Amino acid sequence: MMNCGRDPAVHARGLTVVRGGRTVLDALAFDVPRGRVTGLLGPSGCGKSTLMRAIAGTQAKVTGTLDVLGHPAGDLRLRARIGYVTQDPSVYDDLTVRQNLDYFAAVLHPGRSARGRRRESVTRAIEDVDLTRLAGALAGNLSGGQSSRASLAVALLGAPELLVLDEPTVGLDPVLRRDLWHLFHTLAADRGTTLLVSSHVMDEAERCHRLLLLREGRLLAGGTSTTESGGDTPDALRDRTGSDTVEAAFLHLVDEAEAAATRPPEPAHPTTPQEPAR
Ligand SMILES: Nc1ncnc2c1ncn2[C@@H]1O[C@H](COP(=O)(O)OP(=O)(O)OP(=O)(O)O)[C@@H](O)[C@H]1O
Repeated sequence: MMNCGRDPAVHARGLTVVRGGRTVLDALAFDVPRGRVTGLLGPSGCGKSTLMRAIAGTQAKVTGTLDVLGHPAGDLRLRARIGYVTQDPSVYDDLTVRQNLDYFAAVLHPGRSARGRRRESVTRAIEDVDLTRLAGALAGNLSGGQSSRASLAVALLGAPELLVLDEPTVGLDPVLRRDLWHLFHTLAADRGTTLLVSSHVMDEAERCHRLLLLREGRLLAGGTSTTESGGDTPDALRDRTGSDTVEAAFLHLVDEAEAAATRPPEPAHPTTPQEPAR
């Protein structure tokens, strides 16, 4: 199976993105392991969406190394292999849920001979996101959460190897949130799908196999400097920082980073007269 390769799904080194003259992602180095759920956590504005766009291949001014499923990000061969769901619903309001999926399935698998395959993948995707009851409803009449699940169904149509989901649980009630996390784990365990899921809600971190903690365009945890294997586990992060929760670990790492930033740099060569002679 293609998913079982030992190479990480995403391999980033020195990944930098400049937007409007500002360095929004600053020399990130990390790996995303295959077949696992990796959480990209960090406060609003820290660069999560920019990083996801870079991985999906839709972000301009990306420098450094960024390989996705063995190809440079943005490579045309990756199109059908990645499912990317942005924060904005990507379905047509004037079509029903099923009509939306039929339409996208036709783009993905065109031709009469693929009819059976299309029908099967549409039905499965609608079931996956638990919208079977609403399959005949106009997308424009769905709630925010239902509409984002319809967008997720579109992304699932092609059975992508990598799913990049930008804040998929925003605005969902606790039951739907739990169901969606259950779906993420099923996709990883049963279909070998790699998931990269962003969230600014720290308690969602506990549901991830691996974590990347981002703050102001830099990785506080999960980068290759802190772990060899691609992302910290929630347990490793709590242990390393002596914290009870990932949220406390995040705050600990923020304080540590700020203390390091305000500490005066050690002079490389003693040049001032006050320096003791060696
Ligand atoms: N054109 C631009 N010029 C300068 N800065 C920009 C530009 N576009 C985005 N930014 C900044 O880049 C940073 C990262 O934005 P991004 O949308 O990736 O953050 P995010 O973590 O996804 O936040 P949110 O969860 O609120 O969407 C933000 O601080 C934003 O203000």
